[in-house]
Amino acid sequence: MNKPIVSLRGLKRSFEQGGQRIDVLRGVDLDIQPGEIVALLGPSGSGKSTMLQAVGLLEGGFEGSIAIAGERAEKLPPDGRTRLRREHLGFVYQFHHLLPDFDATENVVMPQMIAGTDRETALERAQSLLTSLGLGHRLTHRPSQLSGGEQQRVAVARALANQPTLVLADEPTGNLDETTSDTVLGQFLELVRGEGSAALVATHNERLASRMDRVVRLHDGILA
Ligand SMILES: Nc1ncnc2c1ncn2[C@@H]1O[C@H](COP(=O)(O)OP(=O)(O)OP(=O)(O)O)[C@@H](O)[C@H]1O
Repeated sequence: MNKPIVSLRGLKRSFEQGGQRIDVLRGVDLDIQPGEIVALLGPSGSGKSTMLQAVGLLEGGFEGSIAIAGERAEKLPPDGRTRLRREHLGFVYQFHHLLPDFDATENVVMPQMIAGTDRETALERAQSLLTSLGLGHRLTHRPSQLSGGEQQRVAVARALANQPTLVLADEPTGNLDETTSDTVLGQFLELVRGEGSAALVATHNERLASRMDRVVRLHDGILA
């Protein structure tokens, strides 16, 4: 078997709320193989976003070990985590967080230029990703000129712009109607598979989860 792209061992996270301690993650173990698309299911408040934040290396406060591509993130200084995030991870959120003053293409070009790609290559990749998501006719539209589903597809293109080994998606179609959600998720899965990326996708939608390679369930702070 290949070396996992993500390996979580004994991942724990607690929060203090009104003088009370809530143990949200109580020892999560998970391996994700390269190219594997894993659905993370669990009811509202079960800790799916908290788990994605841990793997995304965006927040501290976790106990346990988080290895990304074989590197132990919890042992790295902040700039090491930033490097690991840039080299390996792409993010899609429920609300797209696109830059409102930039058009669809520029929103996908930007992260590539930050990563050091030259502008011409970045433009070509942005246009190719957006076109493969059915947005070839929306390349110069700003977010406010796009529908919710189109905005979310731009966010998918942006997440894949730097060819991440792992895409982290938190309810990526959660604010879309059922039909649009199905279409966007289908395009997301097709693109992620085509790119050979792995993905961890948080959702509470069983039907959407069944379209992924494997389903894991967060319950009482551990994965069933
Ligand atoms: N910064 C925080 N401070 C205090 N409690 C928090 C914080 N972040 C999350 N929690 C609590 O942790 C629990 C898990 O939250 P989380 O957002 O991870 O759940 P979720 O499964 O993603 O939920 P949803 O499906 O509704 O998005 C919740 O009870 C939440 O109130």
